[in-house]
Amino acid sequence: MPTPDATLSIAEQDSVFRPRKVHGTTVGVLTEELQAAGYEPLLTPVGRREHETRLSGAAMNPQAVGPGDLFVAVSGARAHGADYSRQAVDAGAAAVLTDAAGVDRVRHQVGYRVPVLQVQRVREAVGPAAAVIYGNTAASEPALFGVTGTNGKTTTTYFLRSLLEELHRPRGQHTGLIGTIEISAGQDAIPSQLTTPEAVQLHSLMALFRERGIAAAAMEVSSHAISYRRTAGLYYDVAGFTNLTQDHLDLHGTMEEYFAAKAELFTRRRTRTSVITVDDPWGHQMASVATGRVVTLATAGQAAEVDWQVVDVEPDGMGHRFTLHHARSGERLRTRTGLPGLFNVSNAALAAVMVLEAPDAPYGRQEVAEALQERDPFTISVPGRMQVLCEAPAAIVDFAHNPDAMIRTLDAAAATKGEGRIILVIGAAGERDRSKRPTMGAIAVRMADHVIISDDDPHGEDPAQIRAEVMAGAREAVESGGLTTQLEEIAPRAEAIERAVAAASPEDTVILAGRGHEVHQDFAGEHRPIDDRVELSEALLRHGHSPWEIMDSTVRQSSLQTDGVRNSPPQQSDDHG
Ligand SMILES: CC(=O)N[C@H]1[C@@H](OP(=O)(O)OP(=O)(O)OC[C@H]2O[C@@H](n3ccc(=O)[nH]c3=O)[C@H](O)[C@@H]2O)O[C@H](CO)[C@@H](O)[C@@H]1O[C@H](C)C(=O)N[C@@H](C)C(=O)N[C@H](CCC(=O)O)C(=O)O
Ligand SMILES: Nc1ncnc2c1ncn2[C@@H]1O[C@H](COP(=O)(O)OP(=O)(O)OP(=O)(O)O)[C@@H](O)[C@H]1O
Repeated sequence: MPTPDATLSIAEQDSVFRPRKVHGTTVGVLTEELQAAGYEPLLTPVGRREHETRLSGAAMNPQAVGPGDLFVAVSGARAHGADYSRQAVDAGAAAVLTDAAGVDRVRHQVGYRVPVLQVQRVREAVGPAAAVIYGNTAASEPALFGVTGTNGKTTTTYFLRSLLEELHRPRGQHTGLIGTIEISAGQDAIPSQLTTPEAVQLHSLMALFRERGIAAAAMEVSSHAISYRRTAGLYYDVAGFTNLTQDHLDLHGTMEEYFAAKAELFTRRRTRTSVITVDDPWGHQMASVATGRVVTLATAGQAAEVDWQVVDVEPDGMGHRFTLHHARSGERLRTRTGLPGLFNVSNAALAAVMVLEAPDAPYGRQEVAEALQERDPFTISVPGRMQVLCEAPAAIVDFAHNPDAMIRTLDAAAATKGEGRIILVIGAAGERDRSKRPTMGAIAVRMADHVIISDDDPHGEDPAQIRAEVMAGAREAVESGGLTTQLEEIAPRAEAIERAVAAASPEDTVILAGRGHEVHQDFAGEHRPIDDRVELSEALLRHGHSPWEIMDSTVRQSSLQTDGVRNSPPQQSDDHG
C-alpha cells in the first residue's frame, strides 16, 4: 500500500505535471458537454458572464488550485470538498463543480463569486469535465497501456515502459509511466502520492504527455481508482489483468465486488484490447465477462484454448528464460527476465503480450520480437520489487504485503536458497484489510525458518496491537503445525532489520517484506524516515558483507526531498557482486 509521500506537497506535485499550454474551455461549453454526456448539469447563476467564464485547468484539492481552474468539490469519508471552496476561490478557482449537497456549502463559503455547476454523480463527471478542459480525446492520448490486478501492477508497468522505450526511442519518441512509485514523462519523474492519481491530474498528465511528445504510457490502475472513478474519461489501447487474490476487502467488502470493480476496465467502453492472464479462476471469469477484443494468456501450466502460453521456462541467473507461444499461429518468441520469482515470468509475459497485441502500433511484430529476444527489456531494477541487494547472504527487499504475494516471494526464495535458511521481516499496515494480518503471520512461519514481526505503516492504529494480530496467526500456525520456526517480535523496524542480518550466515536469504521502495513509516500522521533498502545495506556492511549499490532513481530522488532520511547508497566494498 503506498504511503503518500509527505516530501512533495499536493500543490507541488500538481504543478510539476501541468501542461504549459492548455486547450481550455468556457463554463458554458463545459455545461453543454456534460449535458450531452448525461450528467444533467445545473449551472447557477445562469448569466452570460458565468457562461463565458474561462477554465484553464482543474483541481480537486484546494492546495493545488491555480488561477482559472475548475475546483471539483466531492463528498468523501473525511470531508466535503465544498467546505474548502473559499481557499480554492482565493487561489483563483474560476468555477466549482459539485453535487447537490455541495452547492449550499459553496455559497456559504464564497457567496456568488464564482459560477457553480451541480451534477448528480460528481466523481464520475470529473474525468469527462477535465477531458473537455484539457482537450483530451481517445485519439489525442498517447497509446495507453493500463495494468490492473492484485499483484504485479508496478512490476508489469516497469516492464512495459522498458519494452516501449526500446521500440519508441529509435523513433525519437519518449514514454511515460504512472504508478505507485513514480510518475514520469520522458526524463522527468516525481514520487507518486497514489497508485492511480485523481482524474483531474490524469487528464492534466495526458495533456502534458501530448505537449512533450510522449507516444506511449504504461499506467497502473488500482481498484480504488476504478471505484472512485479516477480513470473516467480515459481510453486504454490495451488493458492487462495480472491476477486477483485477497486484498482491499476493507473497501470492496467481498472478492466478488473487488472483481466487479476490476472488471469495469475490461469493457469496450474503456479499452480497445484486453489481455487477461488466466492462471487463476478469476482470470477465466474476467476473460468471459470482458467485452471488446479479448486476448488470453496462460503463464503457469498447460492451459486449453488460450491465445498465448508461456512454455519452456528455465532458470537463468536469478531470473528465468521463457518462450511465448501463440496457439493459433504457432509463433514462438524467446525472452527472459532477470528478476527472481516465477511471478516475474508472468509479469514479463503480460507486458510482452500487451505490446504485441497493441492496435495500430507504429512498430511491427518483428521489431517487438527482436526487442524481446535481443535487448533484454525485462532485466531492470524495479524499486523495492524483488530487489536483490546482496548475494551472500542473499538479501532481498520486496513489496509483498498480502497473503498471495508473500507466498510467491517465499516460494521464489525457497527455490534458490539451497541449504541456507530464510530469515523474514514482516509487518502489516494499520487501517487496512485487518483480516489478512493473522494469515500473513501464518504464511510467514510456515515458509520461513526465522520470522521477525515488526511494523509496517501503522497509520492511526496502535502498532503493538497490529503486531499482536500478526503474531497471533503466526503462533497458532506454529502450535497447530508443530513448526520449529524461530519467531520474534522486534520494533522499531530498523532494529528488526539489524537482527535479521545479524542472524544471517552467507548461505542464508534475508527478505524484508511489505515496504519495498517506501521511505517513511506513517505513525498517526507522523512520517518517520526509513528505507528498507538503505537499512539493509547498512546492516550488511556492519556485519562484514558486501551489498550491491542501490541502483534506482527513487532513492536518489527521495534523498533530495526527504528531510533527514539516510538515503545515500552505502560505500561499496571492492569485491561486491
Ligand atoms: C479510500 C480512498 O481512496 N480515499 C480517497 C478519497 O477519499 P474520500 O472520498 O473519502 O475523500 P475525503 O478525503 O473525505 O475528501 C473529500 C474532498 O475534500 C477535500 N479535502 C478533504 C480534507 C481536507 O483537509 N481538505 C480538502 O480539501 C479533498 O480534496 C476531496 O476533494 O478521495 C481523496 C481525495 O482525492 C483521496 O485522498 C483518498 O485517498 C486516500 C488518501 C488513500 O489513502 N487512498 C488509498 C487507499 C488509495 O487510493 N490507494 C490506491 C492503491 C491501492 C493499492 O493497490 O494498494 C491508489 O490508487 O493509490
Ligand atoms: N504476478 C504476480 N503474482 C503474485 N505476486 C506478485 C506478482 N508480481 C509481483 N508480486 C508480488 O507482489 C509484490 C508487489 O508487486 P508489484 O508492486 O509489482 O504489484 P502491485 O500490484 O503494484 O502492488 P500494489 O498494488 O500493492 O502496489 C511484489 O513485491 C511481489 O512480492
